[in-house]
Amino acid sequence: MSSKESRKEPPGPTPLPLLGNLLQLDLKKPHETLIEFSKKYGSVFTVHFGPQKVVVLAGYRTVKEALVNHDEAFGVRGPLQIVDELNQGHGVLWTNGNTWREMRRFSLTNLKDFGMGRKACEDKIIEECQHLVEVLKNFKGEAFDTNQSLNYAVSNIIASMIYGSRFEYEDLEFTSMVDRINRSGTLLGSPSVQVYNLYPFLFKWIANRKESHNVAAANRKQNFALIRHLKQTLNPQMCRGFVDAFLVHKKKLEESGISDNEFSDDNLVMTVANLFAAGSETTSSTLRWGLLFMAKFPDIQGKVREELKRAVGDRQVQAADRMNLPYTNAVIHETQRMANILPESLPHKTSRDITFHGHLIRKGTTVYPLLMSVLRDANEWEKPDTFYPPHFLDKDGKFAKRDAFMPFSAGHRMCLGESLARMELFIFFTTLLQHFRFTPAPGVLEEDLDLTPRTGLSLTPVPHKLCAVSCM
Ligand code: HEM
Repeated sequence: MSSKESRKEPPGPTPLPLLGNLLQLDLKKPHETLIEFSKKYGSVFTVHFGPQKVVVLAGYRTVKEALVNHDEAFGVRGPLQIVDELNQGHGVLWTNGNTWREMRRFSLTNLKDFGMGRKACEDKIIEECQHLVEVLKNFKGEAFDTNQSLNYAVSNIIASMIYGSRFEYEDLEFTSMVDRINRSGTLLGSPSVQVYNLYPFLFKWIANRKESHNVAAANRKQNFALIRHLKQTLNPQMCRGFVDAFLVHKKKLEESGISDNEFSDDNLVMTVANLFAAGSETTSSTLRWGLLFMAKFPDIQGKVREELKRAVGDRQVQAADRMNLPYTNAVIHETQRMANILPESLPHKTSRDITFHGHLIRKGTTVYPLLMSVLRDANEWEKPDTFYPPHFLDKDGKFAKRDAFMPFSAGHRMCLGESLARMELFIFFTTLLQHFRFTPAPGVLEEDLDLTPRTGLSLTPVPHKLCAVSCM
């Protein structure tokens, strides 16, 4: 390849002045347009979201090569106007540099200390499952919306790791916090906020932007109050959760005379908000997808329930049971693959000029690793667009790992809560399927259950009701 060719930027559709490629993009489901573009322009291409130039990476090999082999060049968080306004350079999700490094390291170490991926956390999830099972039993087999109860149950896990205790589902302080996080996801993913992100100088006045700020302010106020209470009752010898650990660490640094550090109240409040936001709707909507798939495909549900009966019986499922439940494990993986809840991951940007696949990508360019193109890569999956659990089974029916299973992304910025999410998905899903058979609401046929996702910051199932028919 000549050096002139390698200085060429990635190809892509011709942009219009100011509008870029907006007229060609479906802002309700941009990932689908990007998948179409990848068929025409290849695995590294440029799209102009209005005035913002974005390089899109598509397909398992390309995404992995960029995020893993060139992680120092591609592993930087990219910009998003509205969240940059709301986060103000604090927290772990939308920061870079020292703040990100310190908050990520501290979050990982302490969430592990509070049980992430371990027995202590397993016990918390099992306890929460018992509450959830009671809630579903109370519907007595009648159709119910899966959103609220699953969301409260999952949010309670991250809440108890952060604050040190779970909340009752009737506690208004808790439910208002969870409902606000949900609302925030919907607002941030709305087309009007997306347009604002591209033209902030023109659309400051839009209602969804104002509401996003109001919701974030209410959250911040509530978090400050919760943290104030924890500060007043803090016992450094007995940390109850992440907030206590942060406060103790902050105090130690101050006592050693190190005042110029990242352990500020602003970073605490924002990191807590980030962990809560990243750790609740992602997992609960994946679980909702799982139950929806089970109602839609009763044969697959039957096989899962039969395997659970055989391998576990009526006792509580534990994390260690996973190895004796290959089919169920495959169904959970296939749920994550098809649910594809973060189809473009979160935005990245380049930390330096890089020549990648023969194209020059300049420092500071926004990059979308198109995870959907990995999870549905036709070179990797036998039936990319079908719910097909054998994707994760070998010829003997044993569970088979797949490299292109990448719902948590990869590299420097990969999901920090993967082990927590995986344990939650496994224990919640199996416990629910042990206790209940899930069916469509009366009068709705299995084939009528709608698998078209609703777009917010993540892809969630459209509002729907299911029946949980008690079996235990
Ligand atoms: C099924 C559940 C989940 C999925 C599919 C998921 C997926 C993802 C993805 C795709 C990213 C972006 C990675 C990138 O930028 O390339 C991410 C980031 C993140 N996730 Fe998760 N996640 C899940 C659950 C959780 C949970 C339970 C937590 C809570 C501890 C969590 C905390 C985070 C954080 C803090 C980040 C930002 C990491 C950083 O920027 O360094 N996630 N997640």
